[in-house]
Amino acid sequence: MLFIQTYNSIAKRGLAVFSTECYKLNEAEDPDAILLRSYSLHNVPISPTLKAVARAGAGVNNIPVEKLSELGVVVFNTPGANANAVKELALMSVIATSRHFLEAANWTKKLVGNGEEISPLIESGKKQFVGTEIQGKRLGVIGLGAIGGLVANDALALGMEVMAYDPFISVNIAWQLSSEVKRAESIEEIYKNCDYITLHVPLTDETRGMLNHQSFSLMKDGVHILNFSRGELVLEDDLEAALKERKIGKYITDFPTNRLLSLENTVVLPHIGASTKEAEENCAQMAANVLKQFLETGNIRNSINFPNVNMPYTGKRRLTITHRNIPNMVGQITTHLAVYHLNIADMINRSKGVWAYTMIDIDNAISDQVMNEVIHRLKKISGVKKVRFL
Ligand SMILES: NC(=O)c1ccc[n+]([C@@H]2O[C@H](COP(=O)([O-])OP(=O)(O)OC[C@H]3O[C@@H](n4cnc5c(N)ncnc54)[C@H](O)[C@@H]3O)[C@@H](O)[C@H]2O)c1
Ligand SMILES: O=C(O)[C@H](O)COP(=O)(O)O
Repeated sequence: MLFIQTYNSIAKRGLAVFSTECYKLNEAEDPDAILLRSYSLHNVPISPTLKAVARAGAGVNNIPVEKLSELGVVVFNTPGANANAVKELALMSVIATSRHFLEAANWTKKLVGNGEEISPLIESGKKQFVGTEIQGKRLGVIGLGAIGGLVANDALALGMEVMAYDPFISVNIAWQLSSEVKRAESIEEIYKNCDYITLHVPLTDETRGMLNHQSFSLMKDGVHILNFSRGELVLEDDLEAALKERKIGKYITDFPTNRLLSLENTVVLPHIGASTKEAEENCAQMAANVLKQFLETGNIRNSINFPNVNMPYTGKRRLTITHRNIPNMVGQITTHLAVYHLNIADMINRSKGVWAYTMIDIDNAISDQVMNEVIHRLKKISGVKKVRFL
């Protein structure tokens, strides 16, 4: 029996992946795996039984990835599964901002009760909502991943000029990107040349506070900024000053704070970028599937801390080991197996940064006692984190 702990509301289609007698949801204090969305795991005690965490979504700043890696816990996310939902909201926001959509709709609602007078009131009042068209305006996309790539291509289709900055762009996204997207050589080029700037980078130590007084000072007067990535990418003190000076036209964000709610020229949404039926189902299903696959076969797909590994099952038992990426690990592991005359049918060893994963299929049938002894010995190897027999 494997125990899954869920946090947040996970779409039924994802939970259904675990509707077999092998799994129980939310019934144990010591889960084998966690499935969550934005719930913060930073202060949640980690049980020694925990083997994997799957984020049904993109951002993993709510997960203590380093701490989990040290414990040998594999962390997954769902690349691209909610990208279309965020793209639609971001592009909608570009148009809505340019046409004063919210202000105009709210103003019109207030005319209720004016009877026959509504028509003349509208005709005299509508001039306050004269907007601008996005055609021909320049959109700066910072971060060309799953979301940024879609935003860039579709903004072109809407008639915008697009300039993008991503020093770590993946080959896959580069292939999918229109050749009309202008590549910025530096982030400053985006700041200096764009009428709208949209952020699509993860929150990391490097990106935290990337928009600040210095970056605002380089931007065009009246630039509109969209932040559907994470609130902490923008320094709020500096943002407030730039909004008050009208340096920034509008700040549209999915990440409310008390201060932002009270500031003029901000549009603050309740973190609904990924809140579509389609995105919720995609993310939940993808996260549940990679979790199930890992728990049952040891194979890893879409992990952010351990390498992708896919080996067909050949032996009688499978041994999986998360460990540091250091020399002689495989040598030490196989030496211990040899003590018990365990014959290797197949094996794979892959690394990702400072972490690595070894999976070994064994020909022999193995007693529980031998399995326990092998696990005990392997765990004593310096750098080995978690050992499982499947
Ligand atoms: N509002 C929402 O509901 C919502 C939904 C999904 C994702 N997000 C946020 O959006 C972020 C991006 O999502 P994604 O699916 O596109 O992720 P992704 O991993 O596909 O893309 C991120 C891109 O940012 C680039 N990048 C990293 N550091 C950079 C830097 N310093 N400068 C420029 N580019 C940099 C990477 O190379 C990558 O191409 C997530 O990390 C998450 O925080 C928010
Ligand atoms: O990073 C993400 O995928 C988004 O922020 C979505 O978060 P949510 O799953 O809590 O809506």
